[in-house]
Amino acid sequence: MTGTVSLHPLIDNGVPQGSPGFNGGILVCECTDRPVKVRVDGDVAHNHACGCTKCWKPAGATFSIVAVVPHDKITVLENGDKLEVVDKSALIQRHACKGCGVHMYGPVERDHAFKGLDFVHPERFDTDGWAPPGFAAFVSSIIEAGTDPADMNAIRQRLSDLGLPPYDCLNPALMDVIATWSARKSGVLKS
Ligand SMILES: N[C@@H](CCC(=O)N[C@@H](CS)C(=O)NCC(=O)O)C(=O)O
Ligand SMILES: [Zn+2]
Ligand SMILES: [Zn+2]
Repeated sequence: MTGTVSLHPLIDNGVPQGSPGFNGGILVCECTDRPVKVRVDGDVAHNHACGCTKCWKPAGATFSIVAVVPHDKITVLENGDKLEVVDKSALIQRHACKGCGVHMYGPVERDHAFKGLDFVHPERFDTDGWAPPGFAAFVSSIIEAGTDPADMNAIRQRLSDLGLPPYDCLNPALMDVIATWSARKSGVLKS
């Protein structure tokens, strides 16, 4: 089964290597006419595969590849008039190209642990070397997009074999970031 299902074209044959010198690049959408271009200064962090229904995926992929960068590292270079926010009520304000549908950047502006970060899809960089994905998040959510629940064991095994430990929400490091933020906000944590 998982031999025929694409997790994502970039990881189906092994997770790409990053290069330590990668210092940012330009994200380009899929349009041949007037592509949207967004510059990212510096590398991405917390890169991962996401199985949720909201993250942009290339055709045929089951997972998205998504990572974060500080908002002040994002600059729209060209054709920003083609961008629109997919769901204004969502935590992540995903700015998608109206022409091709690719999500170019998604800032978190609400009072939240991730405020000040933007979600981006590093596969849209026009150069290689960005920090590779290190885990898989929202894995159970792929069922919501049509994956047969009977395939889940094999998919989780395949992710593990690729070196992407599967989680049904975020990984422990990011869950701890969120919980720490909440504990500070409520006053439970003083430091
Ligand atoms: N099961 C839901 C999960 C959606 C979800 O919570 N996605 C995560 C990972 S991207 C999130 O943080 N969403 C915030 C947002 O979409 O703004 C789905 O697949 O639609
Ligand atoms: Zn486009
Ligand atoms: Zn997602």
